[in-house]
Amino acid sequence: MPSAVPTAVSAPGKVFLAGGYLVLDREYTALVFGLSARISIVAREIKTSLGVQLSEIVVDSPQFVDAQWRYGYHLAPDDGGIKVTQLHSSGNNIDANPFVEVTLSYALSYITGTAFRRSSHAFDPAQFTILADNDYYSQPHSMTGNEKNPTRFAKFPTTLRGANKTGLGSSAALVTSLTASLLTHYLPSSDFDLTTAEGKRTLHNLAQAAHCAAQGKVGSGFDVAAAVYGSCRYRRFSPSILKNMPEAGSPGFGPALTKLINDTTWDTEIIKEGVNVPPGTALRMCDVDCGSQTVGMVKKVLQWRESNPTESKKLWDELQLRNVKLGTVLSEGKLEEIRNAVADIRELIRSMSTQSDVPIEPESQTTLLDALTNVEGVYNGVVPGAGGYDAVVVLMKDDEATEKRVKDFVANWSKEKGGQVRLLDVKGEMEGVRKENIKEYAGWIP
Ligand SMILES: Nc1ncnc2c1ncn2[C@@H]1O[C@H](COP(=O)(O)OP(=O)(O)OP(=O)(O)O)[C@@H](O)[C@H]1O
Ligand SMILES: C[C@@](O)(CCOP(=O)(O)O)CC(=O)O
Repeated sequence: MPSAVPTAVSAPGKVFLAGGYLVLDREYTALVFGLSARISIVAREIKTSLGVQLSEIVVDSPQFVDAQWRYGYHLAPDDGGIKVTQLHSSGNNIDANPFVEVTLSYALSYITGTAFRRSSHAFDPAQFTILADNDYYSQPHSMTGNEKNPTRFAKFPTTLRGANKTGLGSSAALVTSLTASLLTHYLPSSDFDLTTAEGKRTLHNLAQAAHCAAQGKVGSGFDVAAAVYGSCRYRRFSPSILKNMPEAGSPGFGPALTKLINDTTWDTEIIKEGVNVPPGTALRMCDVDCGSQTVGMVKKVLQWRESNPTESKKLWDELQLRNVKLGTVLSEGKLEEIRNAVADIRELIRSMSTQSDVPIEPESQTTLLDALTNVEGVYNGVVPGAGGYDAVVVLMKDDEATEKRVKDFVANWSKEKGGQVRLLDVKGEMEGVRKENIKEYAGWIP
């Protein structure tokens, strides 16, 4: 029986402090932090009037324009699992949302292949409402004063496609949170419980598989891992695990998915012990809006690595050591060593940039980070993840005076350099996916 009472879950965004590119190879690990910015999902039954048969799942994202997706679903022939189809009302041309659609087909197929197999069940109609914390998207420059962020879940005057992402991993947090919500809503807690290690393992495997299918490629999966487990040291799963998965809805997809998710060959490694920032220290992010494009960076770096196996191995191995060292400095609370530990990492990242000719830490970001490091209370910072022009992460003292100095600094910097650098409210946070109290969302659910 689906949950008769509304339920709420949330999953955090991510920031990649150390280990970008390296983590694509299982030989190396990454230091990933979960963020205080979360994507929440509220699940509710759709009550139908007596005699009305409805077979529909509605997913809506009320912060955006034209963001309600209605889906029909049916059992696909030849063990294809559950096929999900977007329903269109006449004259209503809503953009498809592949991340939502693929997540639905994966989660519903998994439920059908496991718990629903034991006793015949159908999916009762339900509505899943997505609420994303404000820092996932930049507020339009045209919005001023009180119009900006007046509330926890700001309304954006655009469609999702028109929204400007800040790079916190919205799709991974969404897929994880929606998967957790679907499993929690449709399954009794004896079959799925988010709070147990087993529940998290099922969720992780299912969300990784759905996220890879929706984005049409197999990345390292660090963003889904952070959404499920929060801050951690991450070693990726072998990409071969996802090889040979039939497309959702095609013959054999159902049993293949059940086997994949419950398979014990997942070799992801998540270590949470010792991954933290020292007390009184905050991991903060700045959104850098300079309009530069960074397409195909991963491909180009990997091509360089392949063509230069000896130099790249030396660099990768040394960078891994320095990344691990930073993790130790942070977990042992050695404040006075943070600046140099980060500087050592940045040195090799710049070397990687120059040698592969990819702007991982481009010159403009070097200037910004160096200047930020001179602000009192700031230890140092890096360009997160794949790098580029869009953001920087800063390790700094977690107090109001430092925050004010950094805010003043980036305001001046923006004026002088003509770009837009903004300190986001978001902070590094330890916890991954979790159940939420439904009362938190009172007033936000349409
Ligand atoms: N609030 C939301 N409501 C509905 N769908 C969302 C929402 N946020 C993200 N999505 C889905 O995720 C997609 C964005 O995923 P994409 O991988 O491009 O960005 P991202 O995960 O935020 O990127 P990055 O890894 O750089 O942070 C959207 O097109 C949409 O399908
Ligand atoms: C370059 C890479 O290691 C990190 C990309 O990080 P981000 O999407 O820029 O946050 C790719 C990956 O891990 O999938």
